[in-house]
Amino acid sequence: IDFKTTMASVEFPSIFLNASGVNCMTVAEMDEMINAACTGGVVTKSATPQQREGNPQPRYYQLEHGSINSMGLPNAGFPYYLDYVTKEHAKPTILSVAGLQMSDNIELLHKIQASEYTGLTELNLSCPNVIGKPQVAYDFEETDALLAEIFSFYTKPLGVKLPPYFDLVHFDQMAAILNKYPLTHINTVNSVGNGLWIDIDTEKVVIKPKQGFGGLGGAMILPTALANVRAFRQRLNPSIKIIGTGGVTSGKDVFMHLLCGADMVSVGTALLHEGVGIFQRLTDELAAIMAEKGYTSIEDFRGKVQDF
Ligand SMILES: O=C(O)c1[nH]c(=O)[nH]c(=O)c1I
Repeated sequence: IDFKTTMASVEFPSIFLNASGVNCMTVAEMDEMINAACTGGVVTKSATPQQREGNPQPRYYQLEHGSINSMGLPNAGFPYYLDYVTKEHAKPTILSVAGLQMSDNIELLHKIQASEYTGLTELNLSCPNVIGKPQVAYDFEETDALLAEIFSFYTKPLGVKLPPYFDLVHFDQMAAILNKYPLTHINTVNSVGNGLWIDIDTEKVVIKPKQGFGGLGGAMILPTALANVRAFRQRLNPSIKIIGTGGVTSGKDVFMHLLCGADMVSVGTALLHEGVGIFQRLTDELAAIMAEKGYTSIEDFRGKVQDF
């Protein structure tokens, strides 16, 4: 089964990527993603202008059906990741960037525009865990203004990382904004912001930052992720591709993301728990489902989820 795919004229040898933040903080982790079987490439940890320690620990906790995190954007700093993606690698890279305010985002994209890097960049508009900073992508006017400013100078391939939306009118409003710009892709969903979990023995929350509030990931967010992939596929120009993220733990989940219209699929929580071997498993499980159904290509069913 041929799982390679092309996005913004970049050929990915597989549809599978890591969710930004997982297995992508260091050169060693990013190399591991690229060298692993059945990966399409690597998405870097979202980079800020300077290196950041992030929030105090514990800041990640595994739940029965997923995860909760309030990492706080720890990263090695923009130069580290720009240096990595500008080097030659066996598979494509996606450079994720996250400014802490609008001027950071503009500054980072000017630097990428002026750099030697010609690959894809992903602007993270949805980090839920920077204390005191709202998610840009929940402010439609700010998102529109930011993209207008960026596309007044930026000419390289650019996508955006979106939070989940939960209101059909919000899908309409956000898609109307995104359709105005020559985006290569959207990556949806980021973690479901500001969940909370409690250890009943200690009667304490399970992560230290933000009084225990953190982004939810893993199996429990799959229905939300599928809805966001489908909603945006229905509304966005076909030229804007979709990386489906959220809740993927099996080939069945990958199949559902693809039915909703995803072009690529990224894995976060399950990758953290299982390691990069997960991509071979997901590939085998997806191939088995396709064989059972008589599909020989993802194009046979991509985006073809049926209404009841
Ligand atoms: O807390 C984080 O570092 C983080 N955590 C997430 O769940 N999503 C994000 O986009 C980020 I930048």
